[in-house]
Amino acid sequence: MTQEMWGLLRQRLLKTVGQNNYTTWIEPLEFSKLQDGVAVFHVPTNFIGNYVGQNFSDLILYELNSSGETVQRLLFQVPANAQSRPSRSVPAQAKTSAIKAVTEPGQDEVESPLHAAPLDPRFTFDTFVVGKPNELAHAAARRVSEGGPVTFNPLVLYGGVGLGKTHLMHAIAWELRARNPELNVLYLSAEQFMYRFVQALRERKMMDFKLLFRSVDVLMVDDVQFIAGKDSTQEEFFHTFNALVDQNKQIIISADRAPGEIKDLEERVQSRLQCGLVVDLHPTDYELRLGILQSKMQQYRKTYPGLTIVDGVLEFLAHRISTNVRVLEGALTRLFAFASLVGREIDMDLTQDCLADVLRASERKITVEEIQRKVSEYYNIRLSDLIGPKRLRSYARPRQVAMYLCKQLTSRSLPEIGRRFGGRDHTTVMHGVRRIEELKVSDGQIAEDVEMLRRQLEA
Ligand SMILES: Nc1ncnc2c1ncn2[C@@H]1O[C@H](COP(=O)(O)OP(=O)(O)OP(=O)(O)O)[C@@H](O)[C@H]1O
Repeated sequence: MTQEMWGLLRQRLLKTVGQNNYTTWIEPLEFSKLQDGVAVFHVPTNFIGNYVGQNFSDLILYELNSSGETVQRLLFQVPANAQSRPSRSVPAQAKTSAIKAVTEPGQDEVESPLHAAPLDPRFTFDTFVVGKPNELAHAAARRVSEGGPVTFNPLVLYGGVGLGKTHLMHAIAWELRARNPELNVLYLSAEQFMYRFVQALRERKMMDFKLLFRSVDVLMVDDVQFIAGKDSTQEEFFHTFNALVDQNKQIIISADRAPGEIKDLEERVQSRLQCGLVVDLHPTDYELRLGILQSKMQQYRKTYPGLTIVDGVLEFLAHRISTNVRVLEGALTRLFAFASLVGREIDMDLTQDCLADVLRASERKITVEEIQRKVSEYYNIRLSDLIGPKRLRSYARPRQVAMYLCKQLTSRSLPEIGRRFGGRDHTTVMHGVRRIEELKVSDGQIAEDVEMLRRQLEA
């Protein structure tokens, strides 16, 4: 195959994968040679090689073969003069189901089934910020990453979008590999698991598939909720799971909710997942968000050494941006890029300008009902008593706290708040709000209650 042909093929790939994917993943591929059915590409980093191998290899193979070439396999190599990253590159598979991995640039291929996984070099324990909401998950991940005898199997990490599940799983894999390079650690998403399973069925390679998955030392499956409702994939997952547990091999799973709450996930799979240690990553709180921002800022300082950031900006972002760390990171990335473009320090004005859309989107929409519910739970009284007419002190004070929080945290007017509290007059609300303002200064307990509730509501 000539360079010109690769140029034409790339254009076809552009149409299929879209401009963004093309620019990020396909454009950096440099065709090197085609030899004995293996198409070799140079890639700038192993990470790109891994990713392309994992996600686009079938497509590239398909295009190559339909253009008249006979290509069985793709190989991604970082040229010897390029910088190497800690990850390994995964050449794509074609007709064979054994995965072959290339370890270092320029080295010979080694047969190492499933030894390679597309791990993000940024997702290590060093870069993971620990706070109250994720400390248990982190501790469990650390323990598993030490290797040694399997103490809990499986480890299930679950939590909402962008809270660090994938980050922790990759960190475990990096650590395990660093401690024991011989260990067969396989990380893959549940989607990839299904994809490989379907491919094996199609190509009548189920035996290979089973052998391959049962030969790993550590299996990590990300976003397991994906297989819910996919009956045969669940079944195969179940058997793989059992076979590995029987051999005392560690399994680590992530999901977006607790196993018992994944709809359409077979009960036997749910119960298997609950057999080990199930830990959740709670939504981030203010302190964790600030910690993450400070840690990211240290990293950005290296990329943008000239930039300064005014005191209070990180605090503002930690306060205003939602619990999703991905959004938080994106905001900071954009802020630094923007500030370096315009050559200004990062102050409040620049932040508000640059992140107007993000700030608007993540504006907290706390409702009066939410506040009432939280306050009644906090003081352990019934919601009907909080809202109702009783004037007992043990109801009246929590009611005033709730009114105060409604005034502070929602955009509701005093008459509206009054209406939601059993049709009270706006002057009653005003009185309640003022009373709490006074008590916050004179009564430490009330100040603490209000602060706790505010944090819980804003978390
Ligand atoms: N505690 C943390 N410290 C540092 N970075 C974090 C932390 N939590 C999350 N992140 C970062 O936030 C981003 C999203 O995290 P990750 O992809 O692990 O989320 P996830 O829980 O797997 O989300 P999803 O459900 O969307 O797959 C990543 O860039 C990750 O590095």
